[in-house]
Amino acid sequence: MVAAHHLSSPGHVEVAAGLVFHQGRLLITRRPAGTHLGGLWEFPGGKREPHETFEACLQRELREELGIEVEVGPLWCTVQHEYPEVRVQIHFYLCRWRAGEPRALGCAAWKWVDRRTLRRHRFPAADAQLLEQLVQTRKVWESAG
Ligand SMILES: Nc1nc2c([nH]c(=O)n2[C@H]2C[C@H](O)[C@@H](COP(=O)(O)OP(=O)(O)OP(=O)(O)O)O2)c(=O)[nH]1
Ligand SMILES: [Mg+2]
Repeated sequence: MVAAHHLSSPGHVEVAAGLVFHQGRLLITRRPAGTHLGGLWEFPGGKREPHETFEACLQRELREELGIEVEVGPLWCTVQHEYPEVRVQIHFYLCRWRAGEPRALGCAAWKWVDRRTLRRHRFPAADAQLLEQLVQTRKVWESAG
């Protein structure tokens, strides 16, 4: 009972986010002003709907936010973070861009970054360790994608 209540409580959200690589670059998006963490850069994605897998959630969110199609690959890491407003559990998946020029449909902006320029952007606190790992893991940037 406690666990079930926990998962369905309004203060807790489960999120899938994509590390979308293409030709050695990574796709980042900017959260719309006026939303939770508005104006910060992030890895595109969003809240999982009931009965949806994380992979399906991610494909849906990337269509909604950017109009792109991706191949969802392995889970890179799962992060838990407690913001004053909400407790998030985010599953970050390695993805490859497949089709569709990105469009800012559900985000304020988007851009492709490389290993050196990623860290020039401000991200939510939950992403801090992941950013460090990505910058240090040269190999992940070199895959053909
Ligand atoms: N997508 C994404 N969300 C992140 C990252 N880092 C981080 O703290 N978050 C937080 C921000 C939000 O509180 C939550 C994601 O939910 P969201 O607001 O994007 O959800 P959504 O796309 O379904 O948006 P909405 O339809 O509910 O407006 O996770 C990240 O790198 N990517
Ligand atoms: Mg989102």
